[in-house]
Formats: sequence, structure tokens, C-alpha cells
Amino acid sequence: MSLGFRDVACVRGGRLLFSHVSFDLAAGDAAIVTGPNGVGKSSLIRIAAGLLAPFEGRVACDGDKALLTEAAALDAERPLVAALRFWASLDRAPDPDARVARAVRALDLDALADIPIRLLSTGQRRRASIARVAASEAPVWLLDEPANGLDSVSVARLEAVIARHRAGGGIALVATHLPLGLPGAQEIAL
Ligand SMILES: Nc1ncnc2c1ncn2[C@@H]1O[C@H](COP(=O)(O)OP(=O)(O)OP(=O)(O)O)[C@@H](O)[C@H]1O
Repeated sequence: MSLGFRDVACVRGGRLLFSHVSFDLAAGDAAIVTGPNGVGKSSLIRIAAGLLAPFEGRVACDGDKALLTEAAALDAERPLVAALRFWASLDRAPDPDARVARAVRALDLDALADIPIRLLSTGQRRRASIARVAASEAPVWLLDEPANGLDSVSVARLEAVIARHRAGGGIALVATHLPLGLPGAQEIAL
């Protein structure tokens, strides 16, 4: 699996946000996208996800992708585990229930399993969204500000989940303005 940007430029609303962004990520690699508000970090993640076309350059991705953005992308009315199972059952990987169970444990969400998404706190909902990505077991994770709203214990859990993903050969591309421990990650400073 791999994810590569070659001389990628991004234009939004007629304005050039960045250009000549190149990087290559292979199995086990991570990159952190940094820069001030409005520089284009979320836009870069959306380009990697295939939701936004690059203005110039090329993006190559070999492997299924899982995307985390500001929106939880979980059914607000469903209980947490049911909402996660909905997505997990659509993934290519086998055994959705086991994948959800592993992700729920990793994000310490067991006690909230039956609570509807709409009743979760900001940080709990963010942990649920991270669990959605983790449960997908997709090889390429695209995470936009995953640490937003998390307390320090949850940030440590997020770091551990990403580390395990990489140890299993996964790739993580992470936009963040908060410090995040991703050992050996490349920095893409916009
Ligand atoms: N759909 C759009 N149409 C026009 N301009 C847009 C659109 N979406 C985003 N922009 C602009 O693109 C610029 C970059 O936005 P983006 O969300 O990628 O930045 P960011 O680096 O992630 O910012 P932040 O740190 O505040 O999250 C901003 O000036 C924003 O207003």
C-alpha cells in the first residue's frame, strides 16, 4: 500500500492555497500536515481522500482509505455500537462485529455502547469517530484534526491506536494544530 503526492497544488475560491506539495508514504509511515488556520490542511486531506481534485499535480493511492473529518459521520439516533456496525458492515474487511469490538475497546467506549450518538459529549463523539476509522481496518487513514476535543488520556489513546495501525503496516496522514506523538512521522508544513 502507498500514498503519494507529486507537485500537488490546491486552489479554493479562486485562491492558490499551496503548490509543489510532494511526499510518499509506504506501509508503516505517517505524515503530519501543519500550518496556520486557513492554509489548506483540511483541503490537503480532502485531496488525499479524492473528494477534491488537485489544481495541479498527481495523487496516487494504493489501498482502501478511511477518512476522519469534523463531522462524526455516525447516525445521531443510533446507539454507538450499532452506528459503528452500520459502517463496518459496508467495509470490505471480514467480521465487522469483531472489528467494532476491537475499536470500541481501544477507544475505551465500552461503557457507552448503548448510548445514542446524539447524547455523547464532544470528546466522546470524537472518540466514536476515531473508532469508526479504526474499525474499518482500512490501510490508509486520513485524519483531519483527530485530537480536537480530546482530553490528554484520549489523546494518548489516539496515539496508541495510530501506532498500532502503523505497526500493522498501515499509513496515517494527519492534519493537526495540536501536538500529537507520531514517532518518525514526516512533517508537511504548509
Ligand atoms: N468550498 C470552498 N470554497 C471556497 N473556499 C473554500 C472552500 N472550502 C475552504 N475554502 C477556503 O480554503 C482555505 C483553506 O481552508 P482549509 O479548511 O483547508 O484550511 P485549514 O488549514 O484546514 O484551516 P484550519 O486550521 O482553520 O482548520 C480557507 O481560506 C477557506 O475559506
